[in-house]
Amino acid sequence: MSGNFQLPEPLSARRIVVAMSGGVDSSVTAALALKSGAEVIGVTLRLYDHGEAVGRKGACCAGQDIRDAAAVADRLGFAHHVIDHESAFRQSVVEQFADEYLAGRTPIPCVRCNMGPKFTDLFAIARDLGADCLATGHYVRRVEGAQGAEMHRAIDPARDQSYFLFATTRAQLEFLRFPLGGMPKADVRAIASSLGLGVAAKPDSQDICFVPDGDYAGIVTKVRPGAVHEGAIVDLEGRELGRHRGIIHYTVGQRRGLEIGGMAEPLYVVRIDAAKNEVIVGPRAALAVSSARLSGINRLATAEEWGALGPLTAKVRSMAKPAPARLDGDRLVFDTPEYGVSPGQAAVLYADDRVVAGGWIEETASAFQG
Ligand SMILES: Nc1ncnc2c1ncn2[C@@H]1O[C@H](COP(=O)(O)OP(=O)(O)OP(=O)(O)O)[C@@H](O)[C@H]1O
Repeated sequence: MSGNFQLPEPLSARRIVVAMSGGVDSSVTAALALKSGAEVIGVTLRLYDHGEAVGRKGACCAGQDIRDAAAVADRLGFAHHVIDHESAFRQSVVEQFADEYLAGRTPIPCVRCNMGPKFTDLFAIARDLGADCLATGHYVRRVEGAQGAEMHRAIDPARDQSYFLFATTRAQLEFLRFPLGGMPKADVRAIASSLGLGVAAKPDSQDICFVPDGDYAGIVTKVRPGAVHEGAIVDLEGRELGRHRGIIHYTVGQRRGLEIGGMAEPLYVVRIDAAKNEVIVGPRAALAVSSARLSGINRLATAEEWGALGPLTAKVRSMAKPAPARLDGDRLVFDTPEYGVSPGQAAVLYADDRVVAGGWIEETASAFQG
């Protein structure tokens, strides 16, 4: 293999399975794995048949991406397998995504995908192939701590994907490698060009891979036809202020697109009541939340470490600023009221740069005294 670059961190393994999506990140991950001297086997999961199941052409994990991954394997000289996962992906990710919206929640399918097809299944495949580890192109760092592997934010804050990986178990983390977590994206592209990889300038994947044009409502209606109904937009006292086109078009904290004019102050979506098919709106102050109940809590710090972690911060949306908080049983308690906390999103707790726990937001306790 030509190309003059340094390994960001040692990858001491004899055989590495690399999860390849056909993009520049996982291609460079494979190149780094090869450079470390290991035998590399690339695996690509075909997640859906583009243009068919969810009505989008040219999205990731489909035709062109599979050809790109195969071309990289061919150029660098390692084996590459494509495994059909369409029905598993559709069931565990796409349908769940639609059902979450219909339940009035705001889902994050990327986490479900990481937990389901990507990790659980790729793990089984990697073990079957006799690999010592599974490497992916995620931007997150795996740090060897005193009590085992730890997950830390990527050094490039704009690229950090730790929020989406909170559900990775400690056992999975032991087997995973993320060689890009310590690198800026520019270096990743430079390595790809130095190796003459066709994907060097391939654009980054945007948004949710099966909804690249942003039309998530279109996916919901395709997956669950006839399930979306118009209904009432009501204020905090239950008075109807207008009509909505279906609760799936709304998310907690949303202000735009409510189409209710003539109000003295701007109104925001405060809650979505799926049972009543209602969108409840109120002033910004009504978005203030003092705590949230979490489900599916995954702790990445041991019980022994927990007491000595120091102050924690929680991120309640992928783009949110981490806010001081603590975990009390299954309740995430904010030091000061937090805004725009939506059921269905993840709450991820950090001690400095380390991910120490995370869970799904189920319900919130209002801090509003209106
Ligand atoms: N269909 C797939 N098959 C195998 N691995 C995948 C697949 N999709 C994603 N991955 C793995 O998960 C990582 C993160 O995926 P994500 O979609 O967040 O990143 P990306 O920016 O699209 O990465 P890339 O540039 O490698 O496409 C990828 O780098 C790859 O290792």
